[in-house]
Amino acid sequence: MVSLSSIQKIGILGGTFDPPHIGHLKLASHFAKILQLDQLLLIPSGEPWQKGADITPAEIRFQLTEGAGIDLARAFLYLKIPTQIGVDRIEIERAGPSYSIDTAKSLRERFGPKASLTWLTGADSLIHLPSWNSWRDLFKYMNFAVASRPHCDLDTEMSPEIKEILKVRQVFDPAALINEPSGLIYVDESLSVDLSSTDLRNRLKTPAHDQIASEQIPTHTLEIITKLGLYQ
Ligand SMILES: Nc1ncnc2c1ncn2[C@@H]1O[C@H](COP(=O)(O)OP(=O)(O)OP(=O)(O)O)[C@@H](O)[C@H]1O
Ligand SMILES: O=C(O)c1ccc[n+]([C@@H]2O[C@H](COP(=O)([O-])O)[C@@H](O)[C@H]2O)c1
Repeated sequence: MVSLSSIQKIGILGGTFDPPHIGHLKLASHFAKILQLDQLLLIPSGEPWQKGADITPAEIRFQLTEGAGIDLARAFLYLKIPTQIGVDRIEIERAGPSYSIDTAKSLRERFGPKASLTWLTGADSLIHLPSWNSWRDLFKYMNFAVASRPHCDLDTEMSPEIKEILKVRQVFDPAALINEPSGLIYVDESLSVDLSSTDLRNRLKTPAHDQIASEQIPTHTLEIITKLGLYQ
């Protein structure tokens, strides 16, 4: 469906996606709806430099993310969310550590100066943002939409640097992001999905792995995990 606004609204969900889970899809659906996104890009990291060495190869994580994209498209259809979904190879094809600043610059070139670009994250990512490469420059290229996450308390875990940046950039109405190409942060407290890739990888190693269901991992992702015998 064509958006009524002439400004293109793009949501970017970057992740290691090792594996993608329903927390990612709920985050994506929530923001696709409230930010009225025209497009949502799922971007698996090529080299997630902060995640240690024991990571599933990028091409496999890409396949798992494509599977999640199929489930997400079905959910959008059911929920009548008109956002287009793309699974993007931009970080897989770029050599070296996956820095979001490089992705942000490329996407700004791709979509032009007027598009509203919003990086979608969980609260843990906002807390760790000061450890990202050139993190302060990210706001020149994108907005941030941050979702709450269990076991992650923004009030107590935020560093003074993040508190400072929120004072300047935080908005309390998501509509502000729809009209602004970059520079704003919206924090949404309504999501509470107690799932993480780490926990699911650990559970997939145990004999109880066959109890993992489509409420935790998207059906098409789970099919690939089973077919390739991943995480055992
Ligand atoms: N349950 C969740 N609720 C809200 N946001 C989430 C949730 N799970 C992941 N995210 C967000 O999705 C993005 C990508 O997450 P990532 O692929 O690292 O998954 P993860 O579950 O955090 O993985 P891991 O357990 O390996 O750290 C991050 O911005 C993260 O904050
Ligand atoms: O740019 C950075 O330095 C940077 C550091 C850590 C994470 N990120 C990005 O943040 C997103 C979520 O990261 P992660 O590690 O929680 O999967 C993913 O797109 C990463 O590439 C980016």
